[in-house]
Amino acid sequence: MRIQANHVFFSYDRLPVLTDINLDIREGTLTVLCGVTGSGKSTLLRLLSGLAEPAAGTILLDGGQAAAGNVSMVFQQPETQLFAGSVHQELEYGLAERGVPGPQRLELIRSALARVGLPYDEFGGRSPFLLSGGEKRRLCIAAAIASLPGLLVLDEPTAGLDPQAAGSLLELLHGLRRSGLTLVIGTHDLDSFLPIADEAIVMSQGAVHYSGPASTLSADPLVLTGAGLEPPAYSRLGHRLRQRGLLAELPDSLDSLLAALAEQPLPAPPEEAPPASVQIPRLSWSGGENLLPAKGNMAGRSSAATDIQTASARKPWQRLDPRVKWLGMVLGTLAVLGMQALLPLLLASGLITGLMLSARIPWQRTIRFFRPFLLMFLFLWLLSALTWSSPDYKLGPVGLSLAGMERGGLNVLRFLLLVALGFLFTETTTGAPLREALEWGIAPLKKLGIRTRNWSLAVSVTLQFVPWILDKLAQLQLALNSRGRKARGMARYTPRQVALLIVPLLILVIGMGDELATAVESRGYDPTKERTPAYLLSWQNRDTLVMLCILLAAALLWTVSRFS
Ligand SMILES: Nc1ncnc2c1ncn2[C@@H]1O[C@H](COP(=O)(O)OP(=O)(O)OP(=O)(O)O)[C@@H](O)[C@H]1O
Repeated sequence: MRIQANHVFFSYDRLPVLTDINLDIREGTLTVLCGVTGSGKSTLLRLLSGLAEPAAGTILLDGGQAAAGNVSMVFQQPETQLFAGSVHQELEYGLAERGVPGPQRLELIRSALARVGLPYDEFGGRSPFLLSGGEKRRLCIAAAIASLPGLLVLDEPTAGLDPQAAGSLLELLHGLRRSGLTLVIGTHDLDSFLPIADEAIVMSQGAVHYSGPASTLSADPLVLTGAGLEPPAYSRLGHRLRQRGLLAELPDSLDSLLAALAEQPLPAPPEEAPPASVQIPRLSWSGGENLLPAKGNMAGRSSAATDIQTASARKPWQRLDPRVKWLGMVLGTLAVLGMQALLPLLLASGLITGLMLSARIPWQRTIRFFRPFLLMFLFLWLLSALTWSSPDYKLGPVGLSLAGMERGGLNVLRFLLLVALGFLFTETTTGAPLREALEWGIAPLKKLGIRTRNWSLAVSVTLQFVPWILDKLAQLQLALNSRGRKARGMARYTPRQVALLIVPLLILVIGMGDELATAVESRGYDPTKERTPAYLLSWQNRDTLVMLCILLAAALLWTVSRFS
């Protein structure tokens, strides 16, 4: 399948991530997509797979738009997205979603499993969760190729695998390429993938730095260093040996380097040469140019990163002392909980909306956060309006009371405001300041023998867990979409779909909890010991001003709720 990207642009929450991408990937080729972290590889892969839409420009597959089943994507660490009871069911899910009729599925599943080296008779009935890491990765590739796509997109396919499993996965991908499948692989592992690639795309700061034959990257390492990447080890060694006249041709893989060295043994080092362990010369190109990432380019990146940090530090919300935000959160919560009438609740809604706008939280993120709550609150509101005796309205056998609707509406609004306060707080405060301020606030309780550090750690971890879970949920949704699931709106939340999201999510949450516990233990965490603060609290005049505003607003809300 031929892929053409024409003047493609993409942004996350108004942050430009891809700029003017133009590509033409030939059918039946294996293309490596590389670039430093954050250069936009994963984003570009999602666009090529049709899982995200470009903000501008077009992506054409075989000259037209992508059709269902045409493209499959295998995400980073895809085994975290397994959910079915057996290997057979895992593959059948994607085929069913893509509308493949039942009788044809078994043959496709058998063939896909055979292609990835997991014979159906041996693996079909096994639980995906009990396979080895390398087998799980193969299973995910089988699930992706079962529908016979024209293009297979993989993001970091060898990440987290041991060298042996990574080596055999590489063989598998090479085999798929030989069978005529078009592959685009995003990776940092150029040593492994460059030798088997036909084409290469090098990304730098959201733009295409190089697009062309993969062999050029091995022959001219400056292309990679110019994008902040290190050339493969075989290429660096080959270049150095060639400079010294010890090699006739530049190698295009580790194997060819070894073969060339076997034909032409290296001369013995001169007697007076110092032992390698004492003086290890740095590999350098002619003219002494260092192989480390090009300085100009990296300096550009780090200054860009500093600019972003400074810009975010300039945001007034980020500069506020976290104790002021805790005060606002606690007073706001108390004020909202004490409100019984509509007027003060509306006043508080206006105030919190104003604060959220001033915090400049991207609206897409806000919508994503509130959507599940809105559905739940709507349901609770309707539930509280239900009545069997003297209903004001009748919907068939169900009666609704006006007073119940009013009471339920006020409660729902109150909960929504509490959720909004928490959202505002966690979106504008990172973990360390949040914990330091809380610890400062509850420090007096230490005198009563209470372990306040345990409390503050628990609160900050809990608050930070919510955005983490939401992000994982979005990733799982995307992974289901990549298997052919395209449903939007309410159809996304059928009981089956919810189950397919909940199983891997629970496993991820348990895994995360386990990792956290191990990390805390391995750092020798002892709540009784003093520790160096991760964030230094510093109270400024502006904090006093904001504190006065908070006290005034709380007094105003309290007065209005008393007299309405
Ligand atoms: N969901 C998101 N919301 C906001 N920004 C995002 C999101 N996903 C990625 N980004 C940002 O977009 C930029 C490109 O990210 P992307 O994941 O495409 O990079 P990458 O080259 O694949 O990085 P890596 O090699 O670390 O996986 C980064 O600056 C990242 O912070």
